[in-house]
Amino acid sequence: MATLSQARYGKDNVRLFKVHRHDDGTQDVTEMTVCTMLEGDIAASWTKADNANIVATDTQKQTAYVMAKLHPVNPPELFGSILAQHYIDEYAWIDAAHVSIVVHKWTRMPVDGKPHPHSFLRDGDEKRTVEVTASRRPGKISVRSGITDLLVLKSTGSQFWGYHKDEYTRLPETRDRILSTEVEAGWQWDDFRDLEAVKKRVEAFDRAWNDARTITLETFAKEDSPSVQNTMYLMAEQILAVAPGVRAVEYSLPNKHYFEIDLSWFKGLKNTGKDAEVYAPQSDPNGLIKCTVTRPSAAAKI
Ligand SMILES: O=c1[nH]c(=O)c2[nH]c(=O)[nH]c2[nH]1
Repeated sequence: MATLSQARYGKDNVRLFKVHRHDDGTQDVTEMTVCTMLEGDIAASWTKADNANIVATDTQKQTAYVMAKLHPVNPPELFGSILAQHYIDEYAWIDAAHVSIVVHKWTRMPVDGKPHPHSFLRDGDEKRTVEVTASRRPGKISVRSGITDLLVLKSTGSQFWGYHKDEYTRLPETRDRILSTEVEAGWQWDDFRDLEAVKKRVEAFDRAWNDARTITLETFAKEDSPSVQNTMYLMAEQILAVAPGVRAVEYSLPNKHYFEIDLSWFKGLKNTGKDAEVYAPQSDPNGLIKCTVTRPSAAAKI
């Protein structure tokens, strides 16, 4: 005998784009990629070839379009909650609806020194992300917001020394190195009782995203970093301090190495230490440093 111990299904990579037309002729645009996944009394589709409780993945795609037409798509935390809660309200046998949203960047184009009313440019790969789960029992909405693919580099103001050394160690200590990473940050909100509770806090989502982004960039730039570990902890601590509805902050930061190149073989050229100017960027391998930082009360429960 076999047991189906877990099952969920849905539509991934649903791309949608919404134009917001204002009375003064200016337009805003939002482009997102959505994934919806459903759980509940759906096992018979797997075990008995009975699809009666299957809300087709095509239906889920159509639903994302319809919800985007009927409701605001911003902030994405609200849209994700509306979409997830729809499945709980509409289908009695669905117990959990998971919605992931990736918002792609369209920045208003400056033309003739002014923001253009309806032209946009992609100025970077950075994305805003949201993961929402609406659950039936207990009824709640869980929201995690985040930033991904935010590529940053500083050419000084980073050190790494004092680490454990043994017979396997080759890395020299440094008081001045290049530091580069692609920021992946996430912050988990306290659970919301229902959609109304999400709507009541709607301003908090954009504020937290702006604060998290600013804190990430400013801490990265300003701190004379002793390690990626310490820098990410300082970032997370500050986000918790400014976003009261957030219970945990996570960072996942690759350490994208830029190696010094010894050029002394060529006419004694000095290109290491304080003379380093030409570096070799490394595509792999990279360090990968992660952490989750919680408030004292939440940490105590773990
Ligand atoms: O900030 C760093 N943390 C490490 O753990 C580490 N390890 C390493 O080789 N370089 C670095 N840099």
